[in-house]
Amino acid sequence: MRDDVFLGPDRYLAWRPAAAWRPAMSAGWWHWVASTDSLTARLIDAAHGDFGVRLLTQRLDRPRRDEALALDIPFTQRVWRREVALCAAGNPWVVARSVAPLAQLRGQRLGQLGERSLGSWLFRQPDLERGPIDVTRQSAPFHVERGPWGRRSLFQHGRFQVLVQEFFLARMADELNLPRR
Ligand SMILES: C=C(O[C@@H]1C=C(C(=O)O)C=C[C@H]1O)C(=O)O
Repeated sequence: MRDDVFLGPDRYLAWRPAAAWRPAMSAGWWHWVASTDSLTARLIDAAHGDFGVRLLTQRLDRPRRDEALALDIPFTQRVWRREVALCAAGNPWVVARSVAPLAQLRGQRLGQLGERSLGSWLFRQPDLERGPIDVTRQSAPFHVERGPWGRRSLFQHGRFQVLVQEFFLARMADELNLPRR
């Protein structure tokens, strides 16, 4: 499938376990894509502190079909959707889309996150569980900028779950002298 094919809400991104992409992925990108700690913390370090979260969208919505399948919810169930650009020196390096079933939101007040990183809240939850990392070579279907890799994982905290999808942009590869893939 060509990477630049626009994937409408009912199309599927081709996700595979991270290990399946290991042979095709450079060591430099594996360091970013397969890491299980906070991406925000890594970006702050790589950007020498000149980092910011730019809120693109935050609203109630329907999940994409691949999101509903990953969350194991009906396609018709409403979700909280948040899309951000994670920026270094004001330039987007990663675009992220997080989706959480509305029915499981109880007092997390995620709507008030604003320009604070979702990770700053997630990684403070003591019983946080993170599922395996899936990877795609397709670019973010919700953003105009292309990139070499996307990853997603499901975070669980009690009954609450959120699917976090992060798409690394070509600009990040250029500015960190990472290989194309
Ligand atoms: C999950 C994390 O939070 C990051 C920040 C996000 C946000 O602010 O919406 C979304 C996904 C992540 O890239 C992280 O830091 O690893």
